Amino acid sequence: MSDPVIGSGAVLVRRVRPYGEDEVDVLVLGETIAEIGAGLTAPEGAEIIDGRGAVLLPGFVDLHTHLREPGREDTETIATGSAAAARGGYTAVFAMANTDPVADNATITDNVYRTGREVGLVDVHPVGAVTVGLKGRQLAEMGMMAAGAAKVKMFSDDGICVDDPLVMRRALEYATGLGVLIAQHAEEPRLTVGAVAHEGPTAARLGLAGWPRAAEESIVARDALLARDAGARIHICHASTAGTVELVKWARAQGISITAEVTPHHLLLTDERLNTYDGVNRVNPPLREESDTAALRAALAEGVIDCVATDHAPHAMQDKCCEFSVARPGMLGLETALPIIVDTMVVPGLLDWRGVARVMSERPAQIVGLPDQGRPIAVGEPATLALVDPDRAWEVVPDDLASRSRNTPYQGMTMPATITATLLRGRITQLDGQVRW
Ligand SMILES: NC(=O)N[C@@H](CC(=O)O)C(=O)O
Ligand SMILES: [Zn+2]
Ligand SMILES: [Zn+2]
Repeated sequence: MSDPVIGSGAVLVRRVRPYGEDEVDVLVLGETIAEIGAGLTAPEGAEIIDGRGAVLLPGFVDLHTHLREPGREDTETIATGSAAAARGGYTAVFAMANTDPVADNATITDNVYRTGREVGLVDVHPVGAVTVGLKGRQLAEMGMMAAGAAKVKMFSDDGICVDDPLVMRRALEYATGLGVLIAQHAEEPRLTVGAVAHEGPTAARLGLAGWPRAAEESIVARDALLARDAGARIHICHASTAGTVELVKWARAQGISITAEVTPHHLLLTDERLNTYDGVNRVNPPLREESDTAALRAALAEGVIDCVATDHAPHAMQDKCCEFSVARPGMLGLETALPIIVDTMVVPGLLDWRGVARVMSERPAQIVGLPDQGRPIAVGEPATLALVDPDRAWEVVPDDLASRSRNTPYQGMTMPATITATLLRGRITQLDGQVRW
């Protein structure tokens, strides 16, 4: 297997503001931050990046990405998804297991891992399936996947809920023994038969079958109790309701080890978007109401929701540009996540840049146990970084995205901030939007 990606040369990142604070120069030698200070001189042959006062953050960590390889390489590959990640400021992504074939064994998880290494733009960590074939019956060989080259750290049947409580209980017990994390797609399937939209006045008016909040919340509550009894940790994927926020708060107050993520789209968009019946707005869980987005924003600011995860879900044109009820659920997310966090959290004053580093990088790295991601920007630390120009706005043009798919709900919208550079252990993976393969 090839060596991990490392920077070989020197990079001087001039005039940047770590965490939005005082302007400094940052000298990177090899894969490490070697010096931080004012007016540093570049060693001979060093590449110079002029930050012009941009904000320097630790590289982002996405706990929830769909890369579609193996099986749907027409919609995304590990390479194209890695490029999208680098452009979004990401230095690590967790690739969900709902591929074809399903990543329910070490052969597949190790292959995804190795391909990610070969591409070398971002650390690709495969997520293993909890159950064989995502069928919800028989536990997958989690131990084999955890022991393989990929050292799988997170398991999820995402796309589908592990709805059988006995299977979930066993999975939690097994995961505790292995020291790995179970991430649940919380959806009680008996409550979402045929559902395509949030159950509420909008779906009723549009004649769309509704997915009630209780379908998510009942599983969150159940899994919190199962985790309590198993002495296990549980992570909640794509929290979408105000009630989920209350349940996570409650569970944590009981001492239950529960963590939760929220997507940029559930912070920004509501079901009012469905008025056009455009399939691009179909996603699981569905876009909810303003009372939910407000509660999710507040919870992310307070730390009740731990982190942002994109749920980047590429889909082919023919699977999205069709009748709303048959459109596949899912939206692109990697290239627009940070600007949406700026829009929904930084601009309204809910998070400062330290807070952005926490929800985009530090907390996700801690939740899943990545020792060299989400690290402080300090001498001796890995040069795994994202550079953000908070004032450079850009318009989302689907054809300009690095992803192989085009299903962004933000087409034509102006994003308030630009990720101008990404570094992975000293290697520039993206500069001014140009991916360095
Ligand atoms: N979020 C989605 O709407 N779709 C995801 C699956 C999932 O995250 O549940 C996908 O794989 O397309
Ligand atoms: Zn899901
Ligand atoms: Zn997902």
